[in-house]
Amino acid sequence: MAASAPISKTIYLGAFVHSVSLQELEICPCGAIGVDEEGVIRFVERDVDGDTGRVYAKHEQWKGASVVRIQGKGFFFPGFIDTHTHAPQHPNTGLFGQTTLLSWLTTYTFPLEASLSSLPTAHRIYSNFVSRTLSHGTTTCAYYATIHVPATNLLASLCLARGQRALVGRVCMTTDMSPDYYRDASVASALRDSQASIDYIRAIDPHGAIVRPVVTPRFAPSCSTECLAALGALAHSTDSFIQTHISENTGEIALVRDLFPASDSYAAVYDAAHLLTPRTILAHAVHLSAAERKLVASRGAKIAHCPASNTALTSGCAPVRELLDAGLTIGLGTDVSGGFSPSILEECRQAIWASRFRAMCDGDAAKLTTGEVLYLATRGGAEVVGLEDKVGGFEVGMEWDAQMVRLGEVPVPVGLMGGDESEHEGDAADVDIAELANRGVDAPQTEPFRNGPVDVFGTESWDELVQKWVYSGDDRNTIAVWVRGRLVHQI
Ligand SMILES: O=c1[nH]c(=O)c2nc[nH]c2[nH]1
Ligand SMILES: [Zn+2]
Repeated sequence: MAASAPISKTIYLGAFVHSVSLQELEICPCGAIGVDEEGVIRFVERDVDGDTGRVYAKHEQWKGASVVRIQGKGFFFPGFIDTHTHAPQHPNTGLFGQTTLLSWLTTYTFPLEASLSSLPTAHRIYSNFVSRTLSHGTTTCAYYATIHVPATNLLASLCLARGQRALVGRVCMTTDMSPDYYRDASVASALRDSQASIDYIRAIDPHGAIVRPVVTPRFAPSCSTECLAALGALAHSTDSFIQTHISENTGEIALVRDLFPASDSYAAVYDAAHLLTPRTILAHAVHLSAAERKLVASRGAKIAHCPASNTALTSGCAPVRELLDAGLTIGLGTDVSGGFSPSILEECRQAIWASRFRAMCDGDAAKLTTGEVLYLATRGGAEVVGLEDKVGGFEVGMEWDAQMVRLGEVPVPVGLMGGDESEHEGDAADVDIAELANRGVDAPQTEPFRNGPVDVFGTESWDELVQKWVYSGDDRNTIAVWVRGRLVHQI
């Protein structure tokens, strides 16, 4: 089944888990969710107990719909939203040595990003990364590309073809912060190239149902005052989202102070360029002052919290509780390859750990709970990327962006069952999940199963199963993923 194949009306039967609010995680062990041909949720039932008869009693017109049933111990969960990552940096995942932000950029990052001037190189990296993020249950991703228009456009095309929702941004960098081999030639060419990418993305997906453009000044040191102002105007004239980095590292903040002496703060640099808007995603925000938090909140700009990257590059522990208390909207970002994993589930763990390190100095109130990080990974992220009415939870009228999570025994990937794995690469949606899932919870299992990363003993409450998933689960537990009702990944 290709990502563009028609979908049938489907009932998703079994447990589901989603955030109702930052404070409330709903766990429904006996659910049924009806999704129509457009991928829109039409009903949510909470007391069905795996019995389609009870569904049809209330929704007679759904007799004949496909049924996808949870297998073994598992649940449906909303697709993850990665609010900040760098697709071209994927080959460097796990490589950062002892560097910090500015030395990491020049040592690892700029040379790799420059290599995406080659379209075959870009294709290899981008198709791999989109597959990788989908396999971890990421249904929406805010991507930085590079300065190259053809490669940026390719990333957008791949996301559209694979059915992953994405914001895709051509990176702008005009100053000598960037090496001469990897830099925009001028502000005028940066604007022209950014416009070209915006036009391409709008042409392949006119309504932005799957892919949307995002104006992407890399960060203040990479862009002159003139460039930042021009990009603020471009975002306004094209009605685009904006993404950039802010206050990640103390050396970077000192550099911004030197480069923009007339500005009161890092956030003020962006504000002067009209880059702080309700459609702006600011990555990191580790060291924002109280005045900057107030400014960012007053403009409605949102935060991508990237704890794995913050720790890897020893940037700091973002004070997420304080940012939430300041009224800021926050999602999670993997920030590959500052971050060492493409997984938002891993980012949930890292967000918990970072909050616990803060708690050791700031007190217990700083600790984030499992429910809170799952909220940031779904509903919070949806708000950051402007999709809060569509994704992030299971409600009538929202779209079916979801993952099927299975704990305990998990299926052996198709490629490990004796076939030629290369045949299946990037093509996992060819296997019919509805057929697999329709066998029912108690049906004999003919496919090989192996014990997954989460051991289940049968004594756990539902709440404990969710905790175990967050602390020790990975992509082996994500056995199927849907976007707008369309199957986009399965094991
Ligand atoms: O984590 C980061 N990754 C990057 O690529 C980058 N560029 C500027 N600042 C950055 N921070
Ligand atoms: Zn980043």
